[in-house]
Amino acid sequence: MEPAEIQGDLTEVLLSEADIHQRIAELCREIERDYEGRELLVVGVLKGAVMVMADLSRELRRHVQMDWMAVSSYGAGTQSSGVVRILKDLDTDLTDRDVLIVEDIIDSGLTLSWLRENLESRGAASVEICALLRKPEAAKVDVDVKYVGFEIPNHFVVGYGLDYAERYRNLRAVGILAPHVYS
Ligand SMILES: O=P(O)(O)OC[C@H]1O[C@H](OP(=O)(O)OP(=O)(O)O)[C@H](O)[C@@H]1O
Ligand code: HPA
Ligand SMILES: [Mg+2]
Repeated sequence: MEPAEIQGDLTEVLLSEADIHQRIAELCREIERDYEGRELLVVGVLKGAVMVMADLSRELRRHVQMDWMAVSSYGAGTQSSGVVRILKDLDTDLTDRDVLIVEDIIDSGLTLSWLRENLESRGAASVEICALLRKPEAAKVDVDVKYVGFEIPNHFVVGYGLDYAERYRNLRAVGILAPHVYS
């Protein structure tokens, strides 16, 4: 249950904490199978992917290495600017590495299509994507995503890492942000 002052800002809870954890466990079993016998580098995309990285990495029953990138394309609004900026780069050399990008959401797809190309150009052996959420109706570019948690309708959502104007990232659930908050 979210604090009362926050509950009023959501029109609907889309995914509970339990829904999210169960789905992450399923994705982890797939990832374990697919990467058996290979070193795995998981790359979390700050800041939105913090929660999913923390839960996914702890659920994986194998060694992983973790690194982080910070990119931003949304600023303080609810629409992608389409311009992706690197705010913090990886510390790891990607040459010949198997890389799994971990993201909270694919909305327009602009961030991940740009990021995948960027990481592939560094000589990685493979670059795959795991995203907790995807909004199929919002896609502006097609992104090939190997692991998707949930497909959701085209509303602005917050919680579990996802923000509006840097708030709501700390919610345990994912909910639809009420229009009165941003209009
Ligand atoms: O598919 P897209 O339309 O590109 O949107 C998805 C991206 O937008 C959000 O990040 P944001 O740029 O807001 O930064 P943040 O993770 O720090 O919140 C989200 O975390 C994804 O990275
Ligand atoms: O629906 C969203 N909510 C929060 N951040 C986002 N970044 C892209 N889409 C979203
Ligand atoms: Mg954001």
